[in-house]
Amino acid sequence: MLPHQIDTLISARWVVTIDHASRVLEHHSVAVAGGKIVAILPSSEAEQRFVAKEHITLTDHALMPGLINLHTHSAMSLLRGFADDLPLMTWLQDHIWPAEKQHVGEQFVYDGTLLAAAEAIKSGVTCLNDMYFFPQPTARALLDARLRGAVSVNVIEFPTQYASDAEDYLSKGLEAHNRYGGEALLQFTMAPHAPYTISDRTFERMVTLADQLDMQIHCHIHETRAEIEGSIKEFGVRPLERLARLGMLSPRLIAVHMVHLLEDEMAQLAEHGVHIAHNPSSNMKLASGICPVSTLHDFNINVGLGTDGAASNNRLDMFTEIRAAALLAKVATENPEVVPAHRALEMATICGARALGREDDLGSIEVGKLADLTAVDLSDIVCQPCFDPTSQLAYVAGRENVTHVWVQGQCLLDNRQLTTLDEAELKQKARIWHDRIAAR
Ligand SMILES: CSC[C@H]1O[C@@H](n2cnc3c(O)ncnc32)[C@H](O)[C@@H]1O
Ligand SMILES: [Zn+2]
Repeated sequence: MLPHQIDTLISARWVVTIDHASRVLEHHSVAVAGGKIVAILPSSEAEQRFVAKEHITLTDHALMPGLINLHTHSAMSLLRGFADDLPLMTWLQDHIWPAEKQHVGEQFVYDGTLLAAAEAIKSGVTCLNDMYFFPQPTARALLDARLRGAVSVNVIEFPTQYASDAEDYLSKGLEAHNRYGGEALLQFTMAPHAPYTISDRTFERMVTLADQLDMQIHCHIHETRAEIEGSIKEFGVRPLERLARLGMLSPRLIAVHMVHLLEDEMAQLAEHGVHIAHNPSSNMKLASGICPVSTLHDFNINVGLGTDGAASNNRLDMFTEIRAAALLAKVATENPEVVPAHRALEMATICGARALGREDDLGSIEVGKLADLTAVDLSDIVCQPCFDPTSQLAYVAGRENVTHVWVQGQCLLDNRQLTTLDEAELKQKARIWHDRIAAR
């Protein structure tokens, strides 16, 4: 048989597939053509079967599906460390919202998203679910980086530099969707900010639009006790009950945070197929509480992982979130068996893909899926000895061990070097923004 022509052959010491059988393959190769995975086979057979334009040999690496950051505010990378060690509402109302009012515009969002994209790629992320103002520069930055992302048609019901009222937010978001909705690397979500900033009418409008345009809905929900108390005071019910009455609960919904939950509410989330984006570091830093991940898993609720923005985390590092999610669930339940290593990796990959409605083409290394891949070098002294690469990825390796990243077959990180972005230029822009923000 004549060898097949392909674009890229990646031969790795381990391939951690995150497939249905949780297979970890040793000395296997992944063949990539047209941006997709076309074969996974023993490396000893791969060179006979394929002629590749490029053959990458990763002798001491684990090749895994690209990490999916299920909740972030990319452009807030420019506000990293701007206001630390505060509870959510003080942080937002007294620091972040005033700073956003002063500084956030098209250029801020483009530069901040590009900075976040560089950090994401260097951290092994191949797809991020963004929620922020100015979706057009967000889309442009992601496309310039060649990074996959979900861009938000966002609404927050107070006037900002971006939009004046709900109608204005929606028409600007839909304009961005019209312009960039056809891009293979992008999808759009409806993103009402939170129950405490969105009216009933706007929630209903956004549910209808999400159905019409076949979009997921991305919303902060039950982040703090104060949010729940405020809702009971204003609406007579907890936020989730209010959202249920407005038709928000469905497999379209990616509910971000979900820290404070009653058993009945978890049953309700399971019944409606709602997905959850768990952000352990942000929840710890803002002292919001602990999302009951282990119980959510008992209810078979899909839980993905996110970093939240760099202003509340302050790292866009999914390896930190993987480890934090596993450790936090164990300490919260006093049970070391919950969220084991492989489950934590699933949360950062296939569970994120499922939440974004992309389980069929993202989130695992399987033939037919898109070639969104991350290689992690496990040869460093701090990773020795390696009994199990899954354990190493969840508990030992960090983003500093990420060497290669591919999105749709295109290499965005090559031996730790960004291929689509200029690091020196990004640092210079970050300095300029820092000086501007610090001056006021
Ligand atoms: C409508 S754009 C997003 C809006 O959300 C703010 N934000 C950032 N982090 C959080 C968080 O953890 N909870 C609630 N809101 C958050 C961000 O500053 C933008 O104003
Ligand atoms: Zn957030």
